[in-house]
Amino acid sequence: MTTGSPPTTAASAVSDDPATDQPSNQTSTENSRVKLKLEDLNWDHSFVRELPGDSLTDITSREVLHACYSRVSPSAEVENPQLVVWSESVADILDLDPKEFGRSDFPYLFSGASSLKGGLSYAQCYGGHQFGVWADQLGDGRAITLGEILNSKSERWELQLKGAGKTPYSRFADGLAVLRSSIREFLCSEAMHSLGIPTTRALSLVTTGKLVSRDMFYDGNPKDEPGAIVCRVAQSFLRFGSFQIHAKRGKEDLEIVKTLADYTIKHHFPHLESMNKSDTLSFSTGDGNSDVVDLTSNKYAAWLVEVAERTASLIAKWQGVGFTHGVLNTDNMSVLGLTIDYGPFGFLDAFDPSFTPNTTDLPGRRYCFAEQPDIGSWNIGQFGLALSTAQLINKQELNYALERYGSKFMDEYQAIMTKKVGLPRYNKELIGELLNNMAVDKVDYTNFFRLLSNIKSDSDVPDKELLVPLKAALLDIGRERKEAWTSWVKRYRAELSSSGISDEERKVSMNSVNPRYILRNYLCQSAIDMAEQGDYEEVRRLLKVMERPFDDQPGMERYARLPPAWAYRPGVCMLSCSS
Ligand SMILES: Nc1ncnc2c1ncn2[C@@H]1O[C@H](COP(=O)(O)OP(=O)(O)OP(=O)(O)O)[C@@H](O)[C@H]1O
Ligand SMILES: [Mg+2]
Repeated sequence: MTTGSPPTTAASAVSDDPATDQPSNQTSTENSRVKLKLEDLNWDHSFVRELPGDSLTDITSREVLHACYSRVSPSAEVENPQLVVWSESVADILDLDPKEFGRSDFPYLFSGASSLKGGLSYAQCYGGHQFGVWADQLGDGRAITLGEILNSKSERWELQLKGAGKTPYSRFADGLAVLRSSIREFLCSEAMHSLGIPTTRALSLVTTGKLVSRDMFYDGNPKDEPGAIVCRVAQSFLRFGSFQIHAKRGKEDLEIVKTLADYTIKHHFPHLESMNKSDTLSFSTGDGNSDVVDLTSNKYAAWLVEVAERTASLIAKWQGVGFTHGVLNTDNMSVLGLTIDYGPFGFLDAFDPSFTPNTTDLPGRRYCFAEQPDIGSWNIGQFGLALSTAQLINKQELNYALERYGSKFMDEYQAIMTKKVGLPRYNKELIGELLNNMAVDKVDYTNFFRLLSNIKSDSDVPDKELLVPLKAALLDIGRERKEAWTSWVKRYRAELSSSGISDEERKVSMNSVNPRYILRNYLCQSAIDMAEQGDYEEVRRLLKVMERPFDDQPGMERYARLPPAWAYRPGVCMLSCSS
């Protein structure tokens, strides 16, 4: 199949044969040894088996005490569900035969209308700080885990349907998701993965065939939208809030913090269980003291440090590509250091450190682009406090983890920015001045860095031609700003000359970290507009483009364009939490 005619019925999804629709970079599927049918997946339900569950089974919204999860089945109403888009590289992780996407019952199985053989579904209990305020119990109000799969490499992968119906954690809401937000989640998960950024993945997106009412702008004018369900895949969906909720409840639930931490370390950080004195995790505080915290003597402290470092590394990567999450509440922070919950996210177009894509965040801009590194630290602090309340770590260990967060972030961020400008070592002044110039002139973050690799250092260029390679990104700058940019380019060229790296070599290296294509909100919106009319071609094409973000893709240049004027209407670049 080309991305041509979209399947309009479950039957046509079969004749369209998604299995033959291989993106050109998906050779991994061919290399995989095992290709299983859905019925033959190797399920293993460690979460349900090893952790305390809810003793009640009803799905009325309620406080769920002394439990990490509630057993619940998908219950979203479904009528003639359709497969909108699918990811063969995620199927590959699961050892799933990509031909399975073409099964006529696939949309039924992945909307939860039929049960997958071997599944054991549940919703997780978690809490969270929302916009800095403790919100108490939240939990999977619309995500239902189907279970965990062990693949042929003995990796554990959790499958989860988002929008599959009510759970005890749904509070006042309907347990459902709409096509608009599901397309955004599906495409961005896969786009982030291809950018090399840790993330939850997305196996499939199906429409439910039912309408869902949403008041997108909270203006009292709800609209009916098509319902949809994404099947998300991650090694675990455990969040900071999964631990916080039990620590906040105190007393007997403190023991659950420990049980859950033991579970998480056993399955997802097993290297921390076998630490011994010869491991080099003890440290020097940097102020002349040393060995104040010996991490080898406390696996929970070592774990916290690793979560802190993974989070720091994740956020450094976000800053590198201009990704703004939009809702960095502690319930949206993965303990594995994955990007989780694609709600009102946005990639930077024009560089603006105060950019937030979330209208709910506008008053304080707590979650704006420039604040993300500090918010990551604040969130680690809250996670650490939960471990400390359960007496798994002490205050000193928490402080140490925060320090490691800071140093890891700076190391990674500097390394990323250094690669982005193609220099052999970090140059704070040069990069600082560049970002300042970009903010003043609202320069497109993605396109600028891509163009920067066209600057040559091995030839003489008259001053008035220095900006020519950057012209496409600097079209709107006034005359007075040309001077600032010319002076920066001169200094940059001088640095390049002394770097000893050839222009060709540098270009290849820069283009491997500066994407040509990012999932701009307006691109998502175009695909959503078409999908809402029943045409899924653009969603599929966008997926393919975003699977190769660093490659120049002939014929796809339009996907690298700046947002058109219509993109600035509410709901395209600015979204609320409502989805
Ligand atoms: N339509 C809904 N029905 C029930 N619960 C919902 C709904 N939308 C959000 N929630 C719940 O509200 C809380 C905060 O929502 P948030 O927007 O962070 O999450 P989400 O997008 O639903 O899920 P996730 O974090 O799993 O991607 C979560 O507990 C979530 O399950
Ligand atoms: Mg969430």
